[in-house]
Amino acid sequence: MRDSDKIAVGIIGASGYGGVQLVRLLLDHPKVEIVYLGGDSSAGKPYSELYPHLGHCFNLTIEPIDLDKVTSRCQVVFLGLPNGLACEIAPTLIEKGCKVLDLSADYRFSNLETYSAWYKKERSDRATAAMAVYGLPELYRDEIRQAQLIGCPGCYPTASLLALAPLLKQGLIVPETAIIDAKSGTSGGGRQAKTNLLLAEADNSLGAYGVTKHRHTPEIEQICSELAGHEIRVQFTPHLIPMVRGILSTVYATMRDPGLVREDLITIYTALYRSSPFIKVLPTGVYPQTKWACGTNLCYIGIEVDPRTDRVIVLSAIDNLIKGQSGQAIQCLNLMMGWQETLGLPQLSFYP
Ligand SMILES: NC(=O)C1=CN([C@@H]2O[C@H](COP(=O)(O)OP(=O)(O)OC[C@H]3O[C@@H](n4cnc5c(N)ncnc54)[C@H](OP(=O)(O)O)[C@@H]3O)[C@@H](O)[C@H]2O)C=CC1
Ligand SMILES: CC(=O)N[C@@H](CCC(=O)OP(=O)(O)O)C(=O)O
Repeated sequence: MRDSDKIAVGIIGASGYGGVQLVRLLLDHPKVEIVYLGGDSSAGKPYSELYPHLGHCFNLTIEPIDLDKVTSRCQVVFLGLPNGLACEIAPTLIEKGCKVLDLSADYRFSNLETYSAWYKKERSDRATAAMAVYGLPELYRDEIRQAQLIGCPGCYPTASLLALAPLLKQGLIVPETAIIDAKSGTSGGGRQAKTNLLLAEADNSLGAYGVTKHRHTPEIEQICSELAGHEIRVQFTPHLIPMVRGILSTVYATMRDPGLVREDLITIYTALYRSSPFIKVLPTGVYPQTKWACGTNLCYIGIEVDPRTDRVIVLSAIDNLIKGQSGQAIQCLNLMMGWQETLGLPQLSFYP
């Protein structure tokens, strides 16, 4: 028997890392009930076979993706699929009245030509895409409240944009000087067999990838340009670091006003994020570590100014699978449903 006080939620792409984080968080969420899990190669398997550690509290079986079934059972659907699949599914879900939260890149772009150029996929769902809202609550809270379709940001864009947004909103930096140096744990690559994610490749090593070419660059630039009110280019370099979870993003930019000191910037950041319960602006001289955010929906931000170079340095740390993915999607759902923004979302890390 379903609990009628709870809304019925489905997860398509339930077998992946995003899927299992959603399951973990939603099982503890007081206002939702998971009623459907969908998958491809995992269809037909009990969830406890894929994830035995959840066997004691969760006994659904993954089903083949059947949109009639999904829409007849679910009020809300999370899509945790590889890029390029959500745009084939979301139009039907939206038409049938479901609220949809997509974890992939398909609904993050206001300009579909940019999406097609970077993701090598032509789009035929323009009307649906036009409804989508970028799911970064700290920047688009009011729009998310009204939305039926959310394009949840990527993990690097989440960490980078939260670090950059106050500088751009207030016009504090010289355009084109922003450099983002970001490091991600291997879970950012999903639960697939990829050579670069093997322990023997990733452990005891640190390297950049996608230099000048990573597909999160246009996503970050789109939102930066919106915030600044004019076109912005950034230099974004991601790195794979031998840990499982977490992103540390270090942002450098030249300040317009060399007279500003770090305390001024901490005051500005604190004021701009005063209504954002998941952003923790750190005091003078404290810089974030990924471990502090691990297992939480928090983003820690540390700020420094170098008077020798007139550069501001902003460091942000998140859990890529939570604030960078599943937790942020639930934060958006809370807003869409008119619930408290923090409902069901952890704020205490696994530390150490
Ligand atoms: N990992 C991260 O840190 C972040 C990931 N994202 C994005 O979230 C999305 C999910 O990522 P993640 O959970 O890491 O990915 P995983 O690789 O761990 O899981 C992918 C899921 O997609 C399903 N799937 C794959 N191919 C198909 C298909 N042809 N038809 C239907 N289902 C399919 C798989 O199902 P099955 O096993 O049944 O085949 C699996 O459940 C991606 O778009 C990713 O880019 C966004 C932010 C952060
Ligand atoms: C470590 C690692 O491999 N990270 C992934 C980022 C995952 C993500 O957020 O990407 P989407 O935009 O596809 O959702 C990458 O760089 O491709």
